[in-house]
Amino acid sequence: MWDDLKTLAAARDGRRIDALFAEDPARAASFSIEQDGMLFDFSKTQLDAEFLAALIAVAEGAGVEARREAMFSGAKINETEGRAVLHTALRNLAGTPVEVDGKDVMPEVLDTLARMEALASEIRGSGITDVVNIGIGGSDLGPKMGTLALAPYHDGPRCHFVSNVDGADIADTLKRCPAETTLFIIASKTFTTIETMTNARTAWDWLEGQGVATDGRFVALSSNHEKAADWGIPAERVFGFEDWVGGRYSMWGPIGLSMMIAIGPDDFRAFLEGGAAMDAHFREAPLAGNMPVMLALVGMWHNQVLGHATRAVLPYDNRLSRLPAYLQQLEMESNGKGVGMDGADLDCNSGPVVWGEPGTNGQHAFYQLIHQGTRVVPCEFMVAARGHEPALKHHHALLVANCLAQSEALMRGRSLDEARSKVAGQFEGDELERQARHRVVPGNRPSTTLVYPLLDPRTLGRIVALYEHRVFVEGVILNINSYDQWGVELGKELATALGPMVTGEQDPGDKDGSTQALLTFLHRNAS
Ligand SMILES: O=P(O)(O)OC[C@H]1O[C@](O)(CO)[C@@H](O)[C@@H]1O
Repeated sequence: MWDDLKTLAAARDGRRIDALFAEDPARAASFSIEQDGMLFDFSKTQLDAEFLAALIAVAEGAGVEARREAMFSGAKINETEGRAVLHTALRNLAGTPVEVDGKDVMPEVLDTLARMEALASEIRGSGITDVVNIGIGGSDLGPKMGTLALAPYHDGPRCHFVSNVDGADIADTLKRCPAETTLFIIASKTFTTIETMTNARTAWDWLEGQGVATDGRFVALSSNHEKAADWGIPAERVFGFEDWVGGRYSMWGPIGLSMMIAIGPDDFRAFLEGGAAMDAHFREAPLAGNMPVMLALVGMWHNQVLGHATRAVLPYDNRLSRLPAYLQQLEMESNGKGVGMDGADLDCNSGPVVWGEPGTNGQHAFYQLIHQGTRVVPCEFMVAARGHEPALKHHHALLVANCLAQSEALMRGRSLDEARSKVAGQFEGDELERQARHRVVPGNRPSTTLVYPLLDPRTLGRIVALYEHRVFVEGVILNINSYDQWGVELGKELATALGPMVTGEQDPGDKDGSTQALLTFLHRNAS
């Protein structure tokens, strides 16, 4: 399927993006999607009408539409784990029935939401000053990213996020928390994750050590009610969710509690409404005008067709500074798979490496490579039409100007002639030529730009759901299971086995030479 597109692309090799604009002055309109005040512009890519048609045919051929319906209607599309994939139900505020194994899941979803809202309101109205969410991966990245993104709406207690098993994380956090007025949220779908359970125990011991009663100071967010009860959390303080909510898709439900406490139940509902609005668009819009579908197809064009191994997510929105990290899990844990649903090796690249930093900071760090390095890095810019600081409009204008300048620079570059005229007054002869060559920027580097009105709760919901559905579409086309993560298991097993070797309780005799040497060195330098 990719071979035809690769052949087509090879035949057009060398054709420049700026030439496409010269050929078709209305290109910006044809290669973009505007939906409910949000614009996804993919005109600064090498895509033309023929490529686009071929990509849409790929999506049709892969059965994206049928699979999409299967997901929304509760079919068990997570085939390796035999589970439905229904994070969309968590934001189905209308409560339209969604059945799993013949049972409507919505009454329980809405009941849990109401319980969360009651607790959030109680905590916001109590003397609790600090909330510490202890979780990792999907039980950390979503609420952490969202709480920062929605800082202008944050009117509840301070929120902290502890994830790393490195004791530095919890130690540094606890220093900032008054023991008498701090609440801990243990967020773990399985309630077995070693990092989270170790940090939770340390928090419990700390509270006791400070002479503060632990009663009412711990809340659990988990699918594993039994383990939460064993841990000593009373049932009314446990907020459950079903196995059809994947960890990295879970910020819409109980895992979002810290964010709800921060911004309040009403704004959290607005976030859910935003997600639901994107669901409706994704479910109903034809493929060619469907934002998540086109975001996916543009990404696959760059990765699976043109072979660009990474993509940079570059939000020109400082409050989205954790979005790249959030998307790393969402995209790489979902689509970083080497075998298809049928167990056969993929015959193309799996999902790309996703990375990024907010602009303009990144410009002063790694953009040099993006502009002049030998590898092409497709860039995904994001920017709000307006900011939350009316008194600082000049900052926002500079931010937007920088965002647009970068995509323009990537596309047009600077030719040798232009570079020569830049330095003509300073150098002559061979030195002029040498200096000019250093200033050439090849250009013809693809980027997309997502423009949204304002980073408010509803818009954040739309953005997160947009990326979730992009991952879904890419997964369907690759025919992989985007909803398991077996690749992370081996490292966990080996870490468990290595624990007693690190403490010196067990001899590392059967380990490879490198691991043995590292252990020896660590032991020698540990005291
Ligand atoms: O919520 P849990 O069960 O603690 O898991 C945390 C994270 O660990 C993973 O399973 C990967 O190890 C993620 O998928 C998940 O988000």
